[in-house]
Amino acid sequence: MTQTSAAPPAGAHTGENAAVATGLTKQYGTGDNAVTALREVSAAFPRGRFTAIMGPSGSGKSTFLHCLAGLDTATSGSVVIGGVEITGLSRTRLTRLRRDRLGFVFQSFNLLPMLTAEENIRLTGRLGGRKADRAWFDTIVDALGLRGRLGHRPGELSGGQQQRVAVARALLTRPDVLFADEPTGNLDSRSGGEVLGFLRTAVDDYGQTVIMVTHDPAAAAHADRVLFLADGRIVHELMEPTIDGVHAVMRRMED
Ligand SMILES: Nc1ncnc2c1ncn2[C@@H]1O[C@H](COP(=O)(O)OP(=O)(O)OP(=O)(O)O)[C@@H](O)[C@H]1O
Repeated sequence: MTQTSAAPPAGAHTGENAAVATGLTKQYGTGDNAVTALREVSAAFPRGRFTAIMGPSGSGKSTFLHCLAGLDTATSGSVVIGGVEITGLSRTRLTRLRRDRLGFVFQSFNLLPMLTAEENIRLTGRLGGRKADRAWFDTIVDALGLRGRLGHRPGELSGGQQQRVAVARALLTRPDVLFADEPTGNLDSRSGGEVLGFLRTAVDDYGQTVIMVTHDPAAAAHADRVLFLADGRIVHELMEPTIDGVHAVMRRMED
């Protein structure tokens, strides 16, 4: 990954932003098969804020999230997470940074079926992440309403409960950023609303930073702001979004 001439967003290397992307470009394939999924995308994600990323199918949302989170490597541009430039980190250091400083929640809950809810939640800590104290574990478990389910395996839990376990697991190490890719995509609206409500609480009450990709205007309305992608570029930013406001931007993008 090489630097581009794009100027880093303000505060790129200070503590005020949990994540900063500068001039991020991602090309898949080469020659006639080349697809440019991201085109010089720059954005800063302030600490303690909830950002949603929206846009039409194929606009580059997942690619953007994956490049920000060090799950994929951009073709050019840079990403700074918690003050650390991840561009050019060795695979080992990147893996450690992801494990210790980032949390992930995906559409499919990605829990280990043979482990109980409690064992799944504690897994990241056992693998070497930041040590979680008992009080923080209790706070998350109670806030997510999982106290009575800790001994159950994923197969004995509803989808909403499984996703709440995944959120607890992601937050246990108090990550610099919690990345969520369509976290409510497999949930009914009530369970999805509970998960989103808790992500909001994690930001408001615990100072966490959340970056979430979603198709759903109701989900995006839980965020502090929405970034809209189209054809690999950020084309609009909406602060304090409402469901109607998100719909209005999406309609304008379709025109
Ligand atoms: N591994 C890959 N190889 C080749 N092209 C890819 C790959 N992953 C994504 N793309 C292409 O990059 C573009 C952006 O894809 P991406 O998955 O980031 O979009 P998205 O906005 O998340 O879409 P969706 O909402 O459908 O999940 C698309 O044209 C897609 O086909």
